[in-house]
Amino acid sequence: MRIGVLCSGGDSPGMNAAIRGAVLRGVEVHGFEMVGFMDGWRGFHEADLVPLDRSAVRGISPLGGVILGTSRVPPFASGDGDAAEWQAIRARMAEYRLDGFLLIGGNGTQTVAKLLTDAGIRAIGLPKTIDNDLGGTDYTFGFDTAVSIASEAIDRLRTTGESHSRCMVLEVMGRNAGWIALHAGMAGGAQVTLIPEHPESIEQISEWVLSVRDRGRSSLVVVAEGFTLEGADGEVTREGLDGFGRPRLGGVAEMLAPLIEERTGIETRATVLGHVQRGGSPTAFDRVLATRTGIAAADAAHAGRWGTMAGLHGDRIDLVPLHEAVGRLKTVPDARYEEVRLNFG
Ligand SMILES: Nc1ncnc2c1ncn2[C@@H]1O[C@H](COP(=O)(O)OP(=O)(O)OP(=O)(O)O)[C@@H](O)[C@H]1O
Ligand SMILES: O=P(O)(O)OC[C@H]1O[C@](O)(CO)[C@@H](O)[C@@H]1O
Ligand SMILES: [Mg+2]
Repeated sequence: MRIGVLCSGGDSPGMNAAIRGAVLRGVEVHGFEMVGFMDGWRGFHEADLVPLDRSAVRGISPLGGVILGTSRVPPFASGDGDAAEWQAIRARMAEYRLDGFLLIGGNGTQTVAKLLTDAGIRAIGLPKTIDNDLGGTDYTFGFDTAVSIASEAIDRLRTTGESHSRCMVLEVMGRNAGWIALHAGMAGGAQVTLIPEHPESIEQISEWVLSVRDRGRSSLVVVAEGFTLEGADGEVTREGLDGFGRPRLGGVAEMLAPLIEERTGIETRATVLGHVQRGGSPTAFDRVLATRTGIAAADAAHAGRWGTMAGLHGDRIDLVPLHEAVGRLKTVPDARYEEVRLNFG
């Protein structure tokens, strides 16, 4: 069997460990031939592929980024693809002698895996994304690393903020889900954690910041990039579109800081963590999760369990049908927000 590995979406710590797990199991145990496409669908469209064998994956688990590169280049020029585009994919697969795909990515990538499956093309999903917004799995690899980096940023901002009696606002990623903010905010004891799932008013946020000052402390506010103020008309976005033509989120901390300062009289500074939270070496948790996911995906291919995704459930990696993983964003449930809210103000 000849399997193509392809990564799409943003990079996520643990992708290398996932490739290594899949190759060690796939090539060494199941006797697959494996190839990797460079920069996601760009490599597939342009015949830019490399062999994946034991030597290609030696020592890569601790490395950040991904050896194959990743991109938001779509499989089709538009939407779900027309007949000619589907034909082009099949023709390329025949040219590469591919029997199936392992697709490493988040909700967007797994949506493509499902489209392929629905069209009769063999695909198995490996869930990665720092956003943790994918159904069918308890956690996606990369999330734990992003949360660790964001928590460390909170700890550091807190000491400088306290020294100057300033309110510090930290913006983290996560797109339209508040998971990174929620976990980092709880780990770092943030006095306010703002997530897309729960719009709040600037009056309420300022009240929390003032009540923290009244207790003799300085506020640390964590805000997810997709957060919106109550009644606002959509998220704060930066100029330009991403590789898939969507607006780039970002800038909400810089929007909030002057509003908080104006209402509280407390000097307020904004920090945007940005791609720092996606870079560098994965945590041990992410390496283990990613390696096990890769192994499970290779086993799934061997067993003919196409159309599934290798998701974490408790301590087990299960194969879940792709339709259970995609279609709906996995957002923060109310009960989880109530827990972190205990620390507000
Ligand atoms: N509905 C769709 N139809 C066709 N292609 C899609 C669709 N959704 C996503 N894609 C393709 O999959 C790519 C990856 O999706 P996306 O950019 O949402 O990242 P992701 O896989 O969710 O990972 P992350 O959220 O970590 O960046 C997109 O850039 C696009 O090329
Ligand atoms: O690196 P890019 O293309 O700007 O994408 C940033 C986006 O990717 C993610 O890091 C992962 O989906 C989001 O949290 C963020 O909005
Ligand atoms: Mg995504």
